[in-house]
Amino acid sequence: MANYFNTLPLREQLAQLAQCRFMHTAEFADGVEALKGKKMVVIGCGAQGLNQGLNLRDSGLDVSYALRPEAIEQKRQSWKNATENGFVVGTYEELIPTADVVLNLTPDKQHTSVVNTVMPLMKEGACLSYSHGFNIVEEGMKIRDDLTVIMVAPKCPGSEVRAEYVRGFGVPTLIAVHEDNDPKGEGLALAKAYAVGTGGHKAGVLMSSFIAEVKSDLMGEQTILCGMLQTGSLLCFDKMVEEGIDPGYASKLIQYGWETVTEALKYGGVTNMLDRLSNPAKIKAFDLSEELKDIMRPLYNKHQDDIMSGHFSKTMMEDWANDDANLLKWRAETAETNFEKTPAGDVEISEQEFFDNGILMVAMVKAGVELAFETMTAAGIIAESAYYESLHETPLIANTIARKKLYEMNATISDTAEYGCYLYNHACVPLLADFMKGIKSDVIGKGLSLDDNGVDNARLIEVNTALRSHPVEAVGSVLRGYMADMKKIV
Ligand SMILES: NC(=O)C1=CN([C@@H]2O[C@H](COP(=O)(O)OP(=O)(O)OC[C@H]3O[C@@H](n4cnc5c(N)ncnc54)[C@H](OP(=O)(O)O)[C@@H]3O)[C@@H](O)[C@H]2O)C=CC1
Ligand SMILES: CC(=O)[C@](C)(O)C(=O)O
Ligand SMILES: [Mg+2]
Ligand SMILES: [Mg+2]
Repeated sequence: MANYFNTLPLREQLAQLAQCRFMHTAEFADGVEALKGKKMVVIGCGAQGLNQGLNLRDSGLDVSYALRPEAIEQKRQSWKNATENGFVVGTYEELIPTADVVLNLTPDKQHTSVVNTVMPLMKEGACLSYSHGFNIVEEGMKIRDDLTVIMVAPKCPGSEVRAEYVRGFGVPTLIAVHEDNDPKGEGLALAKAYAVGTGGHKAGVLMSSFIAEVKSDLMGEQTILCGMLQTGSLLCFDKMVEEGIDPGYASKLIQYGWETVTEALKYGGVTNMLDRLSNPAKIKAFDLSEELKDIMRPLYNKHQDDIMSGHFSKTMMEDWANDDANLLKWRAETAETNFEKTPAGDVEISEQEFFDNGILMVAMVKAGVELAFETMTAAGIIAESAYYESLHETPLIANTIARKKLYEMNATISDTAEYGCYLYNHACVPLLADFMKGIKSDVIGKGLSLDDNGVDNARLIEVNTALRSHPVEAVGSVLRGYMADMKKIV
């Protein structure tokens, strides 16, 4: 198997990367009809498998789980997830031959072996679906000609796929049909119905390609979504302790701070997040973020370059072949960091205080969102996709840190995202070492100690204009507008 993307001529690569169309609500008028009465068999019952399955069942679809024999015999967590929720569980041999749609929701590392095992058991003309295109795009998996291959990729962790659905909403979702495998021309209808079943159509669906999904998903998760939040957590915590701030306070400010400041992003983008600061603090955060962007830009470019060239997937696959030695080592190292080991103190921090005392965190989020967006769009990813993979998803990942710090974030995201997060973190911490030397508790931990909030008019206008005219804000306000409209009709 070869890297599929790398086998395509440049023109085709560019065309695939640029595939992205925001779908109109009217395109989902048929609801889940295309899947009604069909048998959907999910393989794996983890972060995505369980939560997507619960949503699909609540949408009136027929869902059961095929697990590997060890998982059933040993009554593993996946078996518990499925049985405790009242789903039928069976072996591949029992369930796959009956399936009209097989949802492969196992970790990316397992896809080649899982797909090779289940493919011979699948009935003629059935559909195989993925929630991430790694296996097809980076590994070049070839699927039997009679099978339809689709992707329905929620742009968020599995826990949020369920939480949003229960709230009566959904999460933005990217759908795609693998052009090499659409023998009956029904891929799009199936993917649309599946997206409706998970609630995705209530938040926004992008019709994209396997390639655009992979190259943007990997970039978002490695940089702003997970990598930047991990690096920011570790650096901000150590700095506060060094500055004499109570470790319990520092731990709490970070654990809940990302969630609080990025909540402001969700409502009104980077502009609103910075508007939550006083004018002098806003100018400070802006300046810090400009400095951070200059320092980190080469790192964002490197991540995108390595993702595009296949270097990233090649090195991660080497680690897969080496029993995940690096992934497991880096995971254990994360557990030993000071931030992770220091429990949040029993102190009250008001919502506004997270902003006032977390100026550097705000600056890091702004720098990461803008850089990720700029880098993705420069690489040919369409703005809507880049928005979902940078600004939109950051609060959803921040929620996981609020639950149980970096442990929870890394457990909830895919192993692929976790691996990329550590790669970024290892490069970013030393890259920011000099910058961090100049940081004091006025921007992280204590807040600016000013006698008055006066600022220079011209400078304030300059900063506000720069904030509001960034391209992520333009596409963001349009997409958030759609989401608000959709929320009103549900
Ligand atoms: N995590 C996330 O939030 C997101 C994930 N995705 C994508 O969704 C897919 C699933 O990822 P995720 O939900 O994180 O996966 P998980 O790591 O949560 O695991 C999924 C399940 O796969 C089972 N499994 C593991 N190895 C095998 C194997 N060899 N054969 C059969 N079953 C196996 C596990 O059960 P057991 O070991 O008991 O058999 C587990 O229940 C990936 O393609 C990922 O990229 C997309 C968006 C977000
Ligand atoms: C949560 C999500 O969308 C990720 C980060 O892409 C993943 O877990 O792979
Ligand atoms: Mg993702
Ligand atoms: Mg991912």
